[in-house]
Amino acid sequence: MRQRSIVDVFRNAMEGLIYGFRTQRNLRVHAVLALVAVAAGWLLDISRTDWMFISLAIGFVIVTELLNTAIEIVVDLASPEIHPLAKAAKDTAAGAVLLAAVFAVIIGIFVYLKPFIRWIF
Ligand SMILES: Nc1ncnc2c1ncn2[C@@H]1O[C@H](COP(=O)(O)OP(=O)(O)OP(=O)(O)O)[C@@H](O)[C@H]1O
Repeated sequence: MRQRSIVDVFRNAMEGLIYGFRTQRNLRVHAVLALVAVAAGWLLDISRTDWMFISLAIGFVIVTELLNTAIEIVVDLASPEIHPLAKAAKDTAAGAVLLAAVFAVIIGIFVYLKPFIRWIF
């Protein structure tokens, strides 16, 4: 295989992102929630450190969702028939997304709860 240029590498990565967002409803839901989190951060004027945590949480969820998608595709390719290992691979990948989402919620509570209560009262 010929050496790929940086432009090719970037184009393939963008195609992967577009494929993920086009085909995965969960990824689109996470993206909308990320926009809500950014809007809330802006509204509540959270600190630089808090922005760092929120960015990491958003990135972590979206990256795990993309990896989950990639694993689902590879499993479907390698094992279109029902197989306990195919189930284990998909369930484990889904578990990673679930954990990332749970940690994102925990970070969100730490970051937003106090400024939100202050904003209300
Ligand atoms: N080849 C298989 N063999 C055994 N179980 C499978 C197989 N494919 C899927 N499953 C089971 O069905 C579940 C859903 O798999 P599916 O491929 O439909 O994922 P999905 O619903 O598209 O996931 P997501 O909502 O994250 O996109 C898996 O978590 C797994 O438990």
